[in-house]
Amino acid sequence: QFPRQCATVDALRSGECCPDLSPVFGPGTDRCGSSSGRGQCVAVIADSRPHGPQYMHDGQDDREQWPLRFFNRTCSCNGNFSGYNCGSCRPGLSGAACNQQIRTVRRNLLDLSAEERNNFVNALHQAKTTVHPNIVIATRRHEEILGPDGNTPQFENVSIYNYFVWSHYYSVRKTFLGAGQQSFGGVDFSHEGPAFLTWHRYHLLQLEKDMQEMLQDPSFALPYWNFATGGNTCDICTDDLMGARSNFDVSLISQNSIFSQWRVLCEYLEDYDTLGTICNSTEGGPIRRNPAGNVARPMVQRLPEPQDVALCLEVGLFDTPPFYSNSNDSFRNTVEGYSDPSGKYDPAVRSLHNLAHLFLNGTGGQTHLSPNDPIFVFLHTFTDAVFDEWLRRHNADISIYPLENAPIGHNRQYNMVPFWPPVTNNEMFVPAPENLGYSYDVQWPSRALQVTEIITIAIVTALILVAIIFAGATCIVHARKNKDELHQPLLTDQYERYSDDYDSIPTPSQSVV
Ligand SMILES: O=C1C=c2cc(C(=O)O)[nH]c2=CC1=O
Repeated sequence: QFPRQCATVDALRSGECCPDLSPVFGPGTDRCGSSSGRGQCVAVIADSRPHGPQYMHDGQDDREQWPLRFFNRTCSCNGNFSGYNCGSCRPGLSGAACNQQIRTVRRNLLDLSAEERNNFVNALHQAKTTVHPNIVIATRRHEEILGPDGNTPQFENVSIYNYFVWSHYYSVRKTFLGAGQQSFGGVDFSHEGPAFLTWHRYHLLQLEKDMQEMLQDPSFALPYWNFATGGNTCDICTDDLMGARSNFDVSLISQNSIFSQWRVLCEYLEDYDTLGTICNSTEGGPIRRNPAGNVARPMVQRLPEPQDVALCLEVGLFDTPPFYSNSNDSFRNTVEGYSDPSGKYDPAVRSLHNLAHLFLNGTGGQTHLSPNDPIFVFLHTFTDAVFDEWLRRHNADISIYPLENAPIGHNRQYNMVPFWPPVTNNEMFVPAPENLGYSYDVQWPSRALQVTEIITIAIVTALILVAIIFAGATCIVHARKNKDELHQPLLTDQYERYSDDYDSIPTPSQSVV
């Protein structure tokens, strides 16, 4: 959410969050790395275009026109620089001067060697237990952010992985409407709208970058889970990856996995919603997971089919009005999983991304909690891979992303909540390899033919066969006719010859004895 340097009474009162990069001449002398030409402190630009009708509580939520409720000035970084104080590089660049191109490859988790699996699981655990070096989280709404005495900013440290969990929670939390009033749940800054794909893309990029810095390894890349197996088992739920099932409790993770020790953040939803507080860094119970175990909903006991991915990649429009979870013929709504895989909206359907979440049947299936289960990371890298493949196949241009009237938080120029420094949906709507420095190593399934297509092909083949047979028959008839015509003169000649011969035989009266 916000840099530690900005979680102060002064910064919050001034509305300015432009931390120094290396203030050798004292505080405020190198805001945004200005002394080395990296950036400058500028006014925040926030989207003010109209949002859709789903949200009708304007003025009551800190996330409106993000991040203006908290800060109206931020660093704007030049060229290849990036970050809250312009001290880091844009995605795809590294080095002290941010002038070295890097390309990372996100691979299938199942393709990692035993050593890579072990390193990766250890890196995740390190992220879960390492305090985020730069970012702190607000534990109160803006109204109460300076604490009961007006002088105690209500922020907490958070670990790198828990920041990933908290950002997702903050983007989906209900709007608090006042003590004793029901909070409003019809709001979601990261799902059920066009920003679903751009928001989750940035969410992953941020975790990947935080982990690269933690490991001091710019080539570190998040793998993906190809969840479209059509099966009823979780193939990455093994002790060397995401943890097998516990032998003692079907909905827990085996004690041979480090993830059985992880504790969940943002569990006390009732408290936050009734007290008007915000989830803090306090951890609760263990991760719950019971893949394919939801007996009450047989529909979510199987994972999506490979064909579902192939079909959704053919949906031609990125999103369609009302740019919501009931959009029809929308690629976004299809891959998010509210439509059938060919794009037809059906309120009874759960497919692709949603189905994979629900299949996990536990922590990973509840929106306010789901990133607590590390499978979330790999489920979303795969979803992002599908998004990137769609952008490539359809040669997509930003003009197809709605500028206005999308649900709140989802307009093209909206700053994604709660990321810092401000970053718009627009900036993530680009092919990743050329613009963000990563690509996916995926074999995409080719689409099986549908019944109507099989029937059409059969009819066309039959017609072609009939045409060939007819043409063949016609040729034979013509050939016979031609042959007859060719033979005709020969017979006549012969006949004539014979008759000539006959004519030349002298009659008995002419014969000379
Ligand atoms: O964490 C999530 C859990 C989800 C459950 C559904 C559903 O369709 O019911 N969708 C979800 C999205 C999530 O991100």
